[in-house]
Amino acid sequence: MRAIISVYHKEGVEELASVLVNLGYEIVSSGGTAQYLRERRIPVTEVFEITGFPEILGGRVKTLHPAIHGGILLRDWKEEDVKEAKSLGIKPIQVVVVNLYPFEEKVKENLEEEDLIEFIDIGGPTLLRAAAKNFRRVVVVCDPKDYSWVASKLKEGGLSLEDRRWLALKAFHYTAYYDGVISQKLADMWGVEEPFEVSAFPLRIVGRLRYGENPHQRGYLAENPLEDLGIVRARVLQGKEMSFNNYLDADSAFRLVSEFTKPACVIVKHTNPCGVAVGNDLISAFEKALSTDPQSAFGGIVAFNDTVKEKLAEVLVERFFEVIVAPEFDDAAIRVLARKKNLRVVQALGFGSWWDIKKISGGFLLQEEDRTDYQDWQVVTTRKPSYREEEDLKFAFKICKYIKSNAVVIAKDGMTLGIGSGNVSRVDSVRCAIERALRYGFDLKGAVLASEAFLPFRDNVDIAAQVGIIAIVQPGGSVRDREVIEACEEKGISMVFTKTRHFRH
Ligand SMILES: NC(=O)c1ncn([C@@H]2O[C@H](COP(=O)(O)O)[C@@H](O)[C@H]2O)c1NC=O
Repeated sequence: MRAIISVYHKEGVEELASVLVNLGYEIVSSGGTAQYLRERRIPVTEVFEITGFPEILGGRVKTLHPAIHGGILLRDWKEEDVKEAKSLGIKPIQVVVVNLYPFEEKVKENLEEEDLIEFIDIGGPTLLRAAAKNFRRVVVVCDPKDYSWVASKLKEGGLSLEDRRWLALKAFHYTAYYDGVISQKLADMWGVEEPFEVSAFPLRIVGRLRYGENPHQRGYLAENPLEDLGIVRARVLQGKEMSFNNYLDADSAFRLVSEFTKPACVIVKHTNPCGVAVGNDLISAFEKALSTDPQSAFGGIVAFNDTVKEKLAEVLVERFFEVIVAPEFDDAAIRVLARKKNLRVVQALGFGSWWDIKKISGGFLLQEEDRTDYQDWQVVTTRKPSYREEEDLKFAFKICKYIKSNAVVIAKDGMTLGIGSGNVSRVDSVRCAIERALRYGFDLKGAVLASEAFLPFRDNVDIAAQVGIIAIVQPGGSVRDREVIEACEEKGISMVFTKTRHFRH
């Protein structure tokens, strides 16, 4: 009986190897693995002793030989295969243990192309795929985490067909993932943005969540190995385990808050912001954001774009929130937040840019992320917005990008006064935003309004005018733009067209 062992990460392989030796297997290994095993007094045959061929091209070709692959792929239940192998002196291999060159780890080291390419393993995936293909006869081990149970089963008399299938599946997943990382990294490096007809998008499952969006749904957390930032890699400094919905909301909140340069706070419920503000410091930004809609903010996710310090932490622990996200928390703030042991405190880094992938039945929709604020900023009315109004218009329009359509934001002095989200009619979102603002006693005279998509009718302007809105920003582009602009002229409202729409479904 033969086992081939060719591993990059060698730790722990000696235990599996010695079990194999005790069971009467001949261990066949590539150079480095053979040396490692010999140093641990495990008898080993080098690949070249079987192939009669040395490792060549600096290790680019080690195990790629018919004596190895014939030994793995041979179907011993087929007479022709057995005869053919015998006539060529090929001995069957029953166990294949491989782990691959660490391409993914090396990606993080920012190597030059020439050096990185050398970490593309060719012989290893070939061994794994051959062994996985011949799962009926061959045991394939691609992950050191499996050494121990495989060794136990071998000692107990061998692995079942079910075990071999599971290991084969794992090997195919690992090699596919490995190639996915290579192809995405090379696409990045070479600036190829247009997807091919087939995709090899790699996902690394890094955690099982308590459940998905609801307790009856399974849920997992998965990283994109080609990104090194993002909420998926955030550090949970304290609190209950992050849930599926916490990740979604924290992502939405932290993405939006990261868009601001001034100290900012965003409070999110079910991915929609329910209060956003910028201020001279984070405390004032928080207080302003909270006052937009304190009722909805209860149990919300709060994000900041700067270090959370003790005084802010004292204010935060006064209320019930699910998650606090920020790029940094100082030690004193951490001590204060620790008083609320369930509160999740999450330190998040920035964001990279990747495809936005949405699931639809039977497939997916892929799009670039919405990273543009506006392409144009054109005042289309006689009345021009003042500097303060223009700042508020930009602030409100930015927020629209993160609100489920139809999105309407009413803002003044760097804070949201009313937000209308997720309504199926735009005018309902306008009404919601106004109704919420009035409910909390805001005077909307001199406030501005932003709409993420064009205003299709003048009714939106008429309603806004009734409460004293002074300026409106929207993409424009409706067949009734003229009518809408005329309504603004009539009411003395400034209107800005951005030519950029921010639908969010
Ligand atoms: N070229 C080959 O024929 C080949 N065969 C196996 N390998 C890899 O070489 C590594 C082990 O090499 P060594 O035993 O020399 O340290 C393993 O990660 C294995 O996946 C190869 N290396 C790269 O392709």
